[in-house]
Amino acid sequence: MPQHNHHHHQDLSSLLAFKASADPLGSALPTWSGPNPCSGPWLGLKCDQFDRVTNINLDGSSLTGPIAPLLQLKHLKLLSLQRNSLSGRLPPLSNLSNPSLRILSLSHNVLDGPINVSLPNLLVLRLDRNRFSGGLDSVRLDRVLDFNVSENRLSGAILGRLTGFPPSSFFGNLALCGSPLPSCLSSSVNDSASTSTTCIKTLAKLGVTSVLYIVAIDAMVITLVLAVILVVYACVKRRMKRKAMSRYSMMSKNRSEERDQEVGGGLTAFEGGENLRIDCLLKASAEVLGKGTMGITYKAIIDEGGLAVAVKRLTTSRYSNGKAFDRCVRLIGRVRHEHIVSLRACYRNDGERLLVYDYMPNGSLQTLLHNNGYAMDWMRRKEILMGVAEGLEHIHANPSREPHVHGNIKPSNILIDGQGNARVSDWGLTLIAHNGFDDGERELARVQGAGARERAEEGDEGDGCVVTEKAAGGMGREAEAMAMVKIGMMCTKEAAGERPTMRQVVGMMSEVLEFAGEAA
Ligand SMILES: Nc1ncnc2c1ncn2[C@@H]1O[C@H](COP(=O)(O)OP(=O)(O)OP(=O)(O)O)[C@@H](O)[C@H]1O
Repeated sequence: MPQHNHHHHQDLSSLLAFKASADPLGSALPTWSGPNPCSGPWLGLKCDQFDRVTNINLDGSSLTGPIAPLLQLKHLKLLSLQRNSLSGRLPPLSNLSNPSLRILSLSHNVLDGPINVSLPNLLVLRLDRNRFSGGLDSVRLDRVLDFNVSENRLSGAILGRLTGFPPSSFFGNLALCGSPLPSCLSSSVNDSASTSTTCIKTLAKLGVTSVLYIVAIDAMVITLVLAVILVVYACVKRRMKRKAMSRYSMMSKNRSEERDQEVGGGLTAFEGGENLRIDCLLKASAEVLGKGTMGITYKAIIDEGGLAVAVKRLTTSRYSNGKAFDRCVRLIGRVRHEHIVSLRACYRNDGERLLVYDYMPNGSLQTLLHNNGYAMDWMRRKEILMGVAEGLEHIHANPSREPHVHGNIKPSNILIDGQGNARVSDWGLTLIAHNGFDDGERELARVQGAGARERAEEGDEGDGCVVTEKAAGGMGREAEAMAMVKIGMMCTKEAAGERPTMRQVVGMMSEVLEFAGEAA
């Protein structure tokens, strides 16, 4: 029988508790009012014949705060809250707490803490693009058909049923290993393999104090590390001549020898890079990805489990010194966006600067276009363009900080991540690429100051639109391609004032590409 006692609807208090934190301004869930959530026009809810809430679907609704109140709804079968800004922890979920839950979709939020989900009947678990940490050993899902935890900060082994999912379900984590990703332990137990595995396992459990302690110890090994880097550099240079892609080992001395060295400098970690250790990094096997204007970029595999990072070793003469460098790097390290490659750490020592980025496994737009003989389909071109535009827009006009410019946008700086999304790389390096403290400081002040908007117009739109024109030049529906070319033309106007801002470009492209809903 439906429940008619409006004052005591059993699900009301949980829903209102969620609303209070998720929509503090009352603008996202205006229809969530009244005594009975199952009889009014409550947005995104569905109830069963007994007047209990069974489905909640509030994707992309600008919600904030914790989700815990909704998980108190005992009859809930489907909970989908993708693309919001929900934060805090996911409470432990079990058959006792959530017996009916079949679909849980929380992708694209800022949820953190461990994942503790033991629901034998759950069919869909999507937790990708959050900040979950820890391992997957408290995940027990006997019937799950769709599973994704990519782009979190998870570490440790992938076990049981989960090994049957594709690598894309796990990409972009700190240190997950085991099938379908590379194995956690090398089969031959040699010294370097066991050291590097221990390395990453310990890392996952380290707290801030331990990290500081390690950084202090690391400070002692840097002289040797420098020597190793120089040897490696010379070696890489030689090999590069013979072969474009060369492999080498950065491991050449044992740890007790390293501890004897007296040195200064260290590693600055940014969000998501807290567990990186410079000694692990320098022992990692590495591969040259290419040489750019600022230095050489390597792919480094940090442990046998296969955590890959891209390490950019800056050429000494190309970066500014002292505080300007630190400020610029900190600025770059703070930016997190789904279409920008994240800088996870910076290693800084007298003659040495290493920037550690997420490794993008699918190459750059340049290689993509080149390998396919420029015959990429129109749909794919559109997705990439839209991603780049959103990434640049975030650099130019993030409301939470000062506007900046990218300064060097081109196809080799547009990388493709594990999910196939476009990500802008190398942003901010033009800030660093100035000779001397004053130049760097001045440049920083210039782009942060009142003239920043103008700079943005002088800078990336011109370049960004070159990419637009190039990408639009392929196959595809003529009308769309024409409209894209027109946007490209607007961006090439000589007078800065006549060119659209990146925000306007994103707006126009959304319309043309029928992406308006997603881009909003
Ligand atoms: N995070 C990354 N993941 C994967 N590949 C990367 C990453 N960063 C750079 N690369 C690749 O490494 C190569 C060298 O990159 P690098 O940024 O050093 O030079 P560039 O982009 O070619 O030139 P520039 O220095 O003018 O930007 C390029 O092919 C680039 O696509």
